[in-house]
Amino acid sequence: ADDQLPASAIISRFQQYLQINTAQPTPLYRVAADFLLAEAESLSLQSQTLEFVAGKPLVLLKWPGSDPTLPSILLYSHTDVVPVEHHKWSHPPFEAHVDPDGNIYARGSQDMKCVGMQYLEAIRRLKASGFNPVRNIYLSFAPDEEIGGHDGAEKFADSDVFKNMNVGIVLDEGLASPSEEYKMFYGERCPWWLVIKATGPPGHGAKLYDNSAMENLFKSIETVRKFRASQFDLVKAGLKAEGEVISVNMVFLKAGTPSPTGFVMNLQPSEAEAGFDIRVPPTADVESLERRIAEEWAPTSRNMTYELGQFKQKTPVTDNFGRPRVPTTGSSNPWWALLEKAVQKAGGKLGKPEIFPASTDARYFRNQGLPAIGFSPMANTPILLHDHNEHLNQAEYLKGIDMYESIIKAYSSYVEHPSKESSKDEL
Ligand code: MET
Ligand SMILES: [Zn+2]
Ligand SMILES: [Zn+2]
Repeated sequence: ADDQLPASAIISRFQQYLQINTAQPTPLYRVAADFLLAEAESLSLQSQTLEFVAGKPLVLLKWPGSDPTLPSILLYSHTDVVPVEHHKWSHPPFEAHVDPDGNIYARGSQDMKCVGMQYLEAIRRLKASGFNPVRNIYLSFAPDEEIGGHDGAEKFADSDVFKNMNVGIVLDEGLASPSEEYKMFYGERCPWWLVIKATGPPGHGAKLYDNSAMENLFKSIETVRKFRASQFDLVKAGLKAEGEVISVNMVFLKAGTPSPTGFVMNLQPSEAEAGFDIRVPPTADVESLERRIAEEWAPTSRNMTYELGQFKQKTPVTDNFGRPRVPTTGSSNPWWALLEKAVQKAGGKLGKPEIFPASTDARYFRNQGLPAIGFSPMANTPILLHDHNEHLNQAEYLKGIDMYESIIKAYSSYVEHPSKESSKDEL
């Protein structure tokens, strides 16, 4: 198919998308939506723009299948990217410069404008080859993933539009893989962003006394660090994968009495705060973690309070009864086997399925009991998401399109075996 569609045009479309500055906190969502709608038009896909919150468009595209009664395929991606520190990049992060080795430098080149465009390029090829899907294929390009997805994926997953789509499987982002095997994720950790606050009597900087805010906070920090070490040790010993333990990292400290020259030195402050990014695997006992926070990390007996904010999700993956559930990767989940076969057919290799160590919008679909697979086809690539000099090699990008061509073909033509359908009727 490459000879019909020159690689340079494919790369140039990817560059155009990368050049739209959709960095938080002021993403150019309108520009990105217009670009995507124009692409959709050139592919004769049906399109609509959903705006659950003004100024935050979600572009929804559809390639209708021949049997719309079958559950549909959702090819999901987010349009926003994380901020950059311009001066720390070797090439401007929104120029999409290609170096002599073919590396495309841009914020979003891995996370995850690559995937969004690869879906579209794969569809361009399938359409050119005369392929017709059986299942409906949807593509959504959503805002705000990097700030929690509340005005994007969360509202979308709750909407009537989404219910009417009758989605059977969601594909969302994964991670680059430094080896030749693609990474693939069947679950993810949930973000809990915890702020703990200590209060205590202020005092002279020279006085030794108990229960100062600083002392109270530090007792907590020591306890948190012990827990962190216990989790990290399991990973270091090879007993657990990164996505299988609870991670907790201190991300801010806020305390002290400001003065025009810095901080007052001879005064012990009456308040002190610390923030932690916690990631909770689907298998974790969340009640016990909450108890740990309330009783050991921020106990009222030490004059402490805590806030988990809007990010705490108690049931990262649940079944229809609200019980924690780990999605299956075996034969009971046909999508996983189909993906593996499709990737092999296109000349790729898949590694062992893992739990995504960070978080993605897929959790909003998983929480509704839908299977979601995290997959970004980038092998032989350093993991650079959220890093300086994020880049992706153009040859690897093109290979990814082959993968999606094969996957979309397999997924959208999959029809459950008739014998299974009839056994359903017998029940
Ligand atoms: C807290 S929502 C998720 C944002 C981002 N994907 C992360 O894992 O940090
Ligand atoms: Zn990200
Ligand atoms: Zn992402």
